[in-house]
This record gives sequence, structure tokens and C-alpha cells, in this order.
Amino acid sequence: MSTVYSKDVQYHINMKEGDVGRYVILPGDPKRCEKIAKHFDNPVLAADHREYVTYTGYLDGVKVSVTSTGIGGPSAAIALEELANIGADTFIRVGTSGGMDVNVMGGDLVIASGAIRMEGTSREYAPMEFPAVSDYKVLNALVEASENLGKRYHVGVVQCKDSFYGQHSPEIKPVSYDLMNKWEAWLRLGALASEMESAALFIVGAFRKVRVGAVLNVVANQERRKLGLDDPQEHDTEAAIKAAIEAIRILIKQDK
Ligand SMILES: O=P(O)(O)O[C@H]1O[C@H](CO)[C@@H](O)[C@H]1O
Ligand SMILES: O=c1cc[nH]c(=O)[nH]1
Repeated sequence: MSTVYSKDVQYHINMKEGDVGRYVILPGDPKRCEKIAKHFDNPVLAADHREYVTYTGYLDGVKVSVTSTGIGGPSAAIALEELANIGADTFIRVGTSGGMDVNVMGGDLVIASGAIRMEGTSREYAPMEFPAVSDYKVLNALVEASENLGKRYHVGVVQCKDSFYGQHSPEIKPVSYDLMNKWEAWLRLGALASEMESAALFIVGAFRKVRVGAVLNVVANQERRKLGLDDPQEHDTEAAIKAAIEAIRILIKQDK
């Protein structure tokens, strides 16, 4: 059985085949797109529809794009599916996250090797037994890129959820017993940081047979705060952006 996906103008991202490169950076925040596109040669605004803003330009002579996903699994899954429909096959999420492991500090980078599927979207693609893992070539490229940048980084599992405030104020939620017990388990299992899109992107990527990785800026770490440790804050995503750009350059070279 073969499935044919339309390469025509896509319903949500409002682009067709030819509008994006095979390499696409995926920030959540649409406002991060322009910052990322500044690293491209000759960037042009390709589309601006709903939460999906896209710029397309070039890195080392190869066409590349950046498309925002909006917040959460549902909109991220749509972005990935529609971008795959029009020819993209390698994706790097550049996001923000909240630190979990006490060794992870605000301003560090977290490169996701896998993601905890505490969200709903990926369940509509794969049974829970199937793991949400990043593509190893994209993962390796992100590690090499972070080394080259001389940036403090961690590689490991991130936690994905649908409720931002379920992470930040679980104790006042009606299901606090569930949120807090699971959070404790994720900590004991060494989860590095919490965010909202990687699990859905990794699972949809597995389904669509495309490569997906993720690099996250750590904004702060609530676990360090709880323990009275210093908790530096970093809202600037430029280091994560630079890591993703460098990783794409590495992948372009490898793919030639
Ligand atoms: O900064 P982005 O990429 O949006 O990522 C993180 O920030 C949002 C929550 O504030 C969620 O989308 C989360 O995953
Ligand atoms: O704490 C945080 C920061 C960014 N994104 C999240 O989901 N959580």
C-alpha cells in the first residue's frame, strides 16, 4: 500500500513544494524565526499563516528554512507533517525549556536524546510502548556543534507535557497527585528539562520517516530554586540557534 501526500499548498503552513529546503529549523515562538533567518544567506519570508511563520534562505549554498510550530504537540505535529509533505526531511527544534536535573542551569543547552510522552498528540500516532527518540545523526551533529561553540550542554531525556502550568504550579491542580508523583519519577530517572514539543515531533518524525533532533535553551531550573541553590535565568535563545545552524552545516557536509 502506498500513501500519496499532496505537495500542493498545505492547509496550515500555507506553502507548497519548492517553498522550503530539506533542512528546517523548528522554533515554537514565531518571533524566533526572524532571529534564526538572520543566520541564513538571502532569507525571504516564505509564509505567515496562523502560528506558522517561515523564512527560507541558504547555508553553504543549500536551501534551508525555519518554520515556527506554535506551542504544544498538536500544532508541532501539523507543522512537521505538512513540511514533510512538501519535501523537508531533516528537522531541528530550537526551543526553550525549564531545567529539571539540578546540574542543569539556566543558560545551559539541553540536547534531547529522547522525550517523555506525557502529552496527548503522540498517542494519536503510536502506542505508548514506542519510544520518542531523536535521530542519531542529528543528535551527533548537535553535540559536535555545541562542542565547537564551547557551550555548556547536556544530552539526555527531556519531559514533554501539554500543561505549562501543570509543570509550574502542580500543587494547585485538581490532579496534583498525578502531576507531582510523575514529576518525582522523572527526576529520579534523570530527566534533564521540561518542554512541550519534542515528544510529538520525534514520534511524528518516526512515522513520516524523517530525521528530527532538538536543542533547548534552559530558561531556569525550578528544582534548583526549591533546594535554595542559585538559579540563573536566561531568556536569550541565541546559543541554541547557533548550535542548530552549525549542526545543519555539519549535516549538509555529511549528506553530500
Ligand atoms: O520556546 P518554545 O520553542 O515555544 O518552547 C517552550 O516554550 C513554550 C512554553 O513557554 C513551549 O512551547 C515550550 O516547549
Ligand atoms: O519551564 C519551562 C520553560 C519553557 N518551556 C516549558 O515548557 N517550561
